[in-house]
Amino acid sequence: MEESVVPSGGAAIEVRGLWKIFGPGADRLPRDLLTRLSPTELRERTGCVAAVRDVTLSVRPGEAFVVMGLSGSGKSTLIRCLTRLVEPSAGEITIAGQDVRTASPTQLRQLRRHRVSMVFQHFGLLPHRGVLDNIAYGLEIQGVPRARRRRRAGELLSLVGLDGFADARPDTLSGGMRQRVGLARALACEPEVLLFDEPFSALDPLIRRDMQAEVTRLHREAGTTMVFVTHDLSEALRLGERIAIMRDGGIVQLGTPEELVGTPADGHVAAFVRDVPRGEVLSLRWICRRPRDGERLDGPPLPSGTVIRDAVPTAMGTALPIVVVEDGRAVGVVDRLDLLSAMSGLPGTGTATGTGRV
Ligand SMILES: Nc1ncnc2c1ncn2[C@@H]1O[C@H](COP(=O)(O)OP(=O)(O)OP(=O)(O)O)[C@@H](O)[C@H]1O
Repeated sequence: MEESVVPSGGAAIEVRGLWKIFGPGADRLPRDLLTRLSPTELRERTGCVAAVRDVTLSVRPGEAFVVMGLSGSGKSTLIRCLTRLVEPSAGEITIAGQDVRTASPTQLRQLRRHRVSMVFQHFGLLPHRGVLDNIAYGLEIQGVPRARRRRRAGELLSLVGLDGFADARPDTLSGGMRQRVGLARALACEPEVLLFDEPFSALDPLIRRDMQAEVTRLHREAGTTMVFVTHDLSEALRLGERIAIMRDGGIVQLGTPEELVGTPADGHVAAFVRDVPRGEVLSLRWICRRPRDGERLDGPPLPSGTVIRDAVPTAMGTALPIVVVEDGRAVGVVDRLDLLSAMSGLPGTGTATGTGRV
C-alpha cells in the first residue's frame, strides 16, 4: 500500500472539517476567528469568503449523493476540493482510499486519471476531435493502446445512444448529445467515483429528464459512487439517495429525500421542500402509526417502502387500515385519513409522524 493510502472506514468519500477560504491572507486566518464570525462579519472584517465552512460528510460506496444549495452556497468549491482542483484551506479528505490532502502530485494525477472522473456543466469536450476520440481521451491519457481505447469508446458510444456519431465534431451536436459524450468519456475510464457539477443545467427540460434517467440507470447497473452538485431540488430528489443542503458554505441538513421533506431542519430547508409533492416522497414507513384500541388489523398489507401515492388505490379499495409490513413483520397501520393528512402536510389525527411505529 502506498504511504498516503489510508483506510476510509469503508466510505467511498470521507470529508472531515473541510474549509476553503478565498481572499487576502485566507490561509493565515486563525481558526477561532473563522468559527466565531458569521459569513457577513468575515467578509466585512477580513475581505475573505468561507466558500466551504467546516464540512464533514461521508459518502458510501455505490451511493448516489447530492450536494444542493442556492447559487454561491459553496457546492462547486466543495466538489472541486475533493480532488484538489481547488486547494482546500483545512480539513481531511479521503476519496477512493486516497488521502487527498497529503497526496503527491503523481498520486493526485493517478487519482484524477484512473479513479475519479468529473462531468462538468459545459461538457469540456475537445472541439477539434470527433466524438469517439473525445470519449477515448481519458484512456489515451492513461496510456491505453489505440485499438483497445477505440473499442472501449465504441461500447460507451452505444451505451449513451450515440451510435452513428463517432466522427461528428462536438459543435455539430445538440447540448444533450454533447453531455452524453461528456458522460461517456467519464465512464470510459471505469472510475470508482463520478463527480457531476451541475451536469444537466444547460440542457432543455425534456433532455434533462432523459439524461437524469440515463444516469440513474447507469448508476443502478454499474454501482459507481456518484456525487452530483445541483441547485435544482427536483433533480436532487430524482437522483439522490441522500442529499446535503448547503448554505453559506456549511451543510444545513444531510438526509434522505424523505427526511428532508418530512422533517426539514430549519426554515431554509422547509422553504426548499415546501412545494415537493409529499405523496411522491414520503413512504408508509414514515407515516405509519400504532393501531388504536379496538382497531382491526386484518386490512390489506403493503410494504413499508411504498410511497403514499402508490398506497392510495389500496386505501380506496378498503375501509380498514392498511397494515404496513417490513421484513415480513407488521410495523404499524395507516388509514385514509393518515394518507390525506400526510399528503397535505397537516398534522394527522393519530401519531402518524414516523415515530408511532409498533
Ligand atoms: N476563485 C474564487 N475567488 C474568490 N471567491 C470565490 C472563488 N470561487 C468561489 N468564490 C466564492 O465562494 C462562494 C461559493 O462559491 P461556489 O461557486 O462554490 O458556489 P456554488 O454554490 O457552486 O454557486 P453556483 O451554483 O453559482 O456555482 C461564493 O461566495 C463565491 O463568490
